[in-house]
Parts: sequence; C-alpha cells; structure tokens
Amino acid sequence: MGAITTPRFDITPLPLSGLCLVQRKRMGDARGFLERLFCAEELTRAGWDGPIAQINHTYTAAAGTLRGMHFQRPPHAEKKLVMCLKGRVFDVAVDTRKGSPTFLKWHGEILAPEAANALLIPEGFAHGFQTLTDDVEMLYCHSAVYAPDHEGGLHPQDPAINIQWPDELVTLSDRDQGHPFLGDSFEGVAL
Ligand SMILES: Cc1cn([C@H]2C[C@H](O)[C@@H](COP(=O)(O)OP(=O)(O)O[C@H]3O[C@@H](C)C(=O)[C@@H](O)[C@H]3O)O2)c(=O)[nH]c1=O
Repeated sequence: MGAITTPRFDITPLPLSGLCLVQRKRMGDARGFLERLFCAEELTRAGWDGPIAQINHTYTAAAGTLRGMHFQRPPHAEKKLVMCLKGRVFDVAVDTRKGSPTFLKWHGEILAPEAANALLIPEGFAHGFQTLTDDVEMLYCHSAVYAPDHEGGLHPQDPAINIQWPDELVTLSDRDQGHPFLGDSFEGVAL
C-alpha cells in the first residue's frame, strides 16, 4: 500500500506492513478547528474494515510512565487507532504476527494533539507507549471488545525486541512488570 490522501486524512504506510500513520487534516477558522478523529468510510483505505467495538480513554499522570506492551489473541485479535489528546507520547507497535517478515520488529512514533496524528495498528501487534510529559490523555478506538482471557503481553524491555525508549522508565504497572521476556519458544500470534 502506498501513501493515501483522503479528504480528512493523509495515511502513510510504515515499515511494518499494515501499520499506518494517520495524519488528520484540521479544518480551521477564526474560532479554532474541527478535526475528524475516526471515519469509517475514509479509514477503510487504511485497513479499518469493520465497526468500532469500544473506545477507551486513559489518563497518565507522570512523564516517563510506560504502559504496554499489550495485544489480544484470536478470536479477539484487534486493530487499534491510537491517538494522544493531551501531552506527548512515544508510541510503539511490535509485530508479533507468526510468519511475518518483520516478526518482532518495532516501530515508534511521537503522538501529540498538536501533531494531529494517530497510529493505526493491525491485528497481531503488541502496543505500548511512554509518556514524554505529565498529564497525558490517550484515546483508543478498538475493533474488538476487551477480552481479558485473551490478553497477551511482552515485556517492554525485552532484549529480543530492544525497543529504544526515549527516557528512563519511571513507572510501570505490576502487570506490565510481570510480562515475561520472550523465549525461543514464542512463535508469534497466528491470526
Ligand atoms: C484495556 C481495558 C482495561 N480494563 C480494566 C482492567 C484494569 O482493571 C483497568 C486498567 O487496565 P490496564 O492496566 O490493562 O490498562 P492499560 O495498561 O492502560 O491498558 C492499555 O494499554 C495500552 C498500551 C493499550 O494498547 C490498550 O489496548 C490497553 O491494553 O481497566 C477494562 O475494563 N477495559 C479495557 O478495555
């Protein structure tokens, strides 16, 4: 897939196939702006081909905090459209698709409201972010409902993935600290 321009978005494919940067085109006037956060019609061209099952909002208090790396296994594998509504984050997706040519490769982007951007993350990717400011708010559109019995996690400091986080990790939840390092037996997520 090459770069795509729609009326409300510029969609840029990233090096991991299926992963896209979605740039919103703001409609500005003297009062401020209007931007479309999600568009079922236009984002089909970026691979979002079904309904939104859930929209989640998170708040993270302190800079340096890390949330991740999370994914859901089939039959609850999900796409996510991830954006930052306040503050700034280093947002990372890891390809965990079994048999993918970019298996266990990661890609990071800075997301921020003033950048008007989002990551569209396909099924079979783990996702996480580190906050670069205090008071961060994130919004996620999910293609599948939350299925805790099908959650998977990768340790954000797994040397087999070697994500280059921009800052020292200040805070990590107990759950995220408990994600195991991948052993050779991890074959990936079969979709
Ligand atoms: C993700 C999720 C959590 N929860 C609950 C479980 C728990 O009690 C509380 C906080 O959950 P977590 O610690 O998993 O929240 P968090 O670490 O913010 O989880 C999120 O992390 C980022 C990186 C993602 O990619 C998201 O998809 C999601 O996994 O909210 C739901 O009720 N619904 C949901 O969809």
